[in-house]
Amino acid sequence: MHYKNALHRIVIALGGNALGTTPEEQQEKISKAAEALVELIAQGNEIIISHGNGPQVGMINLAFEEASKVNDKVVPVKLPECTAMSQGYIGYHLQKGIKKELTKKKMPWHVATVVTQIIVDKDDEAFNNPTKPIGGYYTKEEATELMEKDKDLIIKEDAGRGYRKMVASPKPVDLVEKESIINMLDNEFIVIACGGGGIPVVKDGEGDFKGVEAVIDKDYASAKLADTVDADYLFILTAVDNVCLNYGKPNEKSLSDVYVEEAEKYIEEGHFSAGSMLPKVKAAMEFVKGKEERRAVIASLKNAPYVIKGESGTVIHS
Ligand SMILES: Nc1ncnc2c1ncn2[C@@H]1O[C@H](COP(=O)(O)OP(=O)(O)O)[C@@H](O)[C@H]1O
Ligand SMILES: NC(=O)OP(=O)(O)O
Repeated sequence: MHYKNALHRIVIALGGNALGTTPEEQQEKISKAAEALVELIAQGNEIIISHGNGPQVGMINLAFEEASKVNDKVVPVKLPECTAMSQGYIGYHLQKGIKKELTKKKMPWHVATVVTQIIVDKDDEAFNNPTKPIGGYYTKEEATELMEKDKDLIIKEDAGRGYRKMVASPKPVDLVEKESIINMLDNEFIVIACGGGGIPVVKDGEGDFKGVEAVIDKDYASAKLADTVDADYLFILTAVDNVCLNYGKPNEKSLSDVYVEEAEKYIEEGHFSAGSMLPKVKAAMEFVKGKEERRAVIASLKNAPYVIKGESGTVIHS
């Protein structure tokens, strides 16, 4: 099968939390993910990959900040540059893992990462209300102590999993590198783009952009990417097999098919946590709304090859 005549164009969003914390752990988890991703290509699909960077961008940011306190050869580095570094770091492991798997299966595709800037609205209200968790987890006591030392620091609870640094997360408006991405797809590349939600930028004069202190949600960025390349499917792959109602409670119910109207009702009823499942469901709804031919699926990474066969995951329909 010629890659250009693929059965489906699928944008796949990989969860940053599912990539582990150390470089070794990340490469290992990505190598496992690569098997599932390449299997999708073997099934005749064209894939475009995006990924999260919450743990990684927080670690990079903190590393420069802490090192700069003890070594005058190091300076603090702002979030747009940290996201750019995370795109390179995670893209590197993805390229390596996917290429190895392609070679094993004697498949001739090329794989490359596009460092992607995403335009945001400078007046987005998210700049006044930081909600995006980044970096590692703190205890409540550690969080209080750190916020007392640094009055600009905001640390809040992250979906019941512990306390994390929160930064602004404006909505993605447009992709600066969209022509490059489409061109590479036309030339049969497996493209990795919009990593870590993309580097958040605002317009700064004719043809110029300025990075802003924020981290875009990769689920919203992936929905924007999927819309930009007119994908058939958006797969949001995470640690759970399905979206659930009453998640974690004795009456938990796993969902297989959900229509936008139903999803709106479930959101109102508070079934999805703000820092974790809610952006995924909202991004999925955004991608399919008013487009009957599109499907968004929230599923686990390990089940990716079964998702396309309709055997796993929660499918969101328009
Ligand atoms: N209603 C729900 N159904 C399923 N999972 C949920 C729900 N609400 C919260 N979650 C949690 O959301 C997590 C996915 O979000 P997160 O870890 O932030 O994703 P990512 O893989 O993008 O880093 C799941 O692993 C699960 O623990
Ligand atoms: N940028 C972003 O949304 O990363 P996570 O998926 O790791 O939260």
